[in-house]
Amino acid sequence: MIYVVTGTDTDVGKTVVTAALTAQALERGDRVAVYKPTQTGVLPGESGDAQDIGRWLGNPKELTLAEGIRLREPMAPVDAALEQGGRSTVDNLPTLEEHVARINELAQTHETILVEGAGGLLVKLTSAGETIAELAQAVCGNLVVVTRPDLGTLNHSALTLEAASGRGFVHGALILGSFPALPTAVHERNRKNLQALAEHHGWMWAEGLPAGLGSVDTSTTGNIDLWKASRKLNYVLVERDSGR
Ligand SMILES: Nc1ncnc2c1ncn2[C@@H]1O[C@H](COP(=O)(O)OP(=O)(O)OP(=O)(O)O)[C@@H](O)[C@H]1O
Ligand SMILES: C[C@H](N)[C@H](N)CCCCCC(=O)O
Ligand SMILES: [Mg+2]
Repeated sequence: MIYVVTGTDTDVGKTVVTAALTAQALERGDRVAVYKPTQTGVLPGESGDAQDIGRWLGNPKELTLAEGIRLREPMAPVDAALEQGGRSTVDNLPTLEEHVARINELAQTHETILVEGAGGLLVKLTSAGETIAELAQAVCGNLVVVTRPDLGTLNHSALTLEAASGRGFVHGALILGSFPALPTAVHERNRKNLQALAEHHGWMWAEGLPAGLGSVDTSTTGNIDLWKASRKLNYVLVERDSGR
């Protein structure tokens, strides 16, 4: 099963949610692949989102980490490519077909594939202008939208789910990336409003991951809190048939 993790914005918690979903799949015995089509803002050899997830979970042998391309500027993929090498670098961005082929190849040997986009739903990933939405459609992926509990999230979340529904994603999961230990009235109201929004679209709602996870020391022993927190996350992953 392929899950495509996007968000209402950058920095909302997609990577931490992807790590929690990876932990859920690993715990049920799946071989899991995490694929980041376009990693921006990292230098060659630096740890990107996929590598962070591997480190947080202790890099188990059942986990495969893969990337399409990485670009050094912390920008949207096409802009990062333009900054890095101009039009030729943009033209060398992997095509939608190449991303699809890589994901389908991983799906041959892994029960669960998690694909994390760059930024939000409509950020362009390819020189032809396709976004993570088109990639999710092309791989028939289950869309997971990560959102924030803070003021401003209602508009961002409604716009994102409206755009996803308008592209045919009649099902999906809306997840809070991080919910504070001491929530304000706004956080509590938003949690209810976001659940209602998910239900309005016929989407699954998953309560947030406890805050403080992403900042936990990501030592090589893995981020134990993440394993524990992932068990509290509603079971977002679709039950799969027993046969491998
Ligand atoms: N549950 C959480 N507890 C504590 N910190 C968190 C939590 N979720 C996310 N964060 C922190 O918030 C920041 C953004 O999270 P994350 O990197 O997952 O966002 P993202 O949406 O993947 O960003 P990008 O668009 O760059 O991929 C990170 O510093 C991360 O550690
Ligand atoms: C650099 C950042 N961490 C992400 N990798 C890319 C975010 C792109 C956001 C584009 C936008 O919506 O303006
Ligand atoms: Mg990320």
